[in-house]
Amino acid sequence: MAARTTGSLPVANVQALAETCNRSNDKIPERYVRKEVRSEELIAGHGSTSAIPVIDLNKLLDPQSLEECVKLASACENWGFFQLINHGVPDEVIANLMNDIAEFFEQPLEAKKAYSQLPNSLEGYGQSFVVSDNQKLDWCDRFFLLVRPVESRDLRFWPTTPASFRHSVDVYSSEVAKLSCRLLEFMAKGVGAEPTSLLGICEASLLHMFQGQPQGLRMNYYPPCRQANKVLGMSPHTDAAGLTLLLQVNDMPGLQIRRDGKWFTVDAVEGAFIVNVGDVLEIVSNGKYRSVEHRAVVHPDRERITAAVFHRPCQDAVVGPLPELLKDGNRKAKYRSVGYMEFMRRYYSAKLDGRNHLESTKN
Ligand SMILES: O=C(O)CCC(=O)C(=O)O
Ligand SMILES: [Fe+2]
Repeated sequence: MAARTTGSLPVANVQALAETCNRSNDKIPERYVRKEVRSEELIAGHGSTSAIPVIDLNKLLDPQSLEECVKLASACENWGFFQLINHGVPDEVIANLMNDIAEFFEQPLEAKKAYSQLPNSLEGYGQSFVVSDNQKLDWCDRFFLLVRPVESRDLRFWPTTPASFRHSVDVYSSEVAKLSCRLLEFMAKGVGAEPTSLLGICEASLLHMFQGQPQGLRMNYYPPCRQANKVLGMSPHTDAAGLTLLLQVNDMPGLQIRRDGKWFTVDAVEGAFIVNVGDVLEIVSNGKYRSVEHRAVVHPDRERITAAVFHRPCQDAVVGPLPELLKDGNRKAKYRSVGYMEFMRRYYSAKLDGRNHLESTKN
């Protein structure tokens, strides 16, 4: 059995496979068939709205009120997810990014292959997390780029068609970096349980961890599947990074989060970002904020495109509970501190064995 710890084993292009299967009514290859999709319980999958908490950045920025900050902390604590409105990223910046991503995926396979992942690299067009030859596969193609810091960009993977792609990603990435910095500031404040403790928490350490804003962009393309209830667009996972901001490029729902053992369909307000706490933030907040398992399902006859921006700590950061949270002697560190590189090594090795790596860092 071939296996690797970084990068991904090469597998079929799902967009091309979907075209064949959908046109000819061919059976879906066994590696994509997921029995659990139909057997697991789903909440609000019948057209009713199931909104995750809505956080309004305008209200968050109001110095007169702590209410939204408390709401934000509660969303991170109880849901691990929220949607962000009035986020201040100009509509045009989002529209340009969406159009260019959609146009990229619309190109013929050969054109996209010019940006294919290389062995042992996560960047480029292809798949993520295929680590063994007998693993079940996701009904999705992915395109991943390191976008920040700017020096980390490998332009070999940055498309020149559509012509505005690089510029759109650059502008979007800097807007989202600013936004995530603001959110991290409020999340640091909200990490104390009582509103009175908000002012006592040192926010500098959390921001410091993310200084330089290492940022990755994953564009996900989910082709339609006639037998949508047999496949999964993205397998259940938690995000390793600190903070993720997701855009549903063509406003198609499909994201589901695990809540009380059931899958819960996320229905986002148009134009909102779906934001979630990643593993690093769960650890840094000493388990107060939760990195929640999520997955993506596909539609029988409509494609779905999403763009996720991941903010991760700097390479030399130590991932562990913030010392400020352990100051009063009663609070114990729930997780062991490890260097970020070691943290990622454990993340991939746990994926390889189907384990939850957060469990293995718990004290
Ligand atoms: O496309 C989605 O709805 C989810 C994407 C996601 O969870 C990810 O890229 O980590
Ligand atoms: Fe995710």
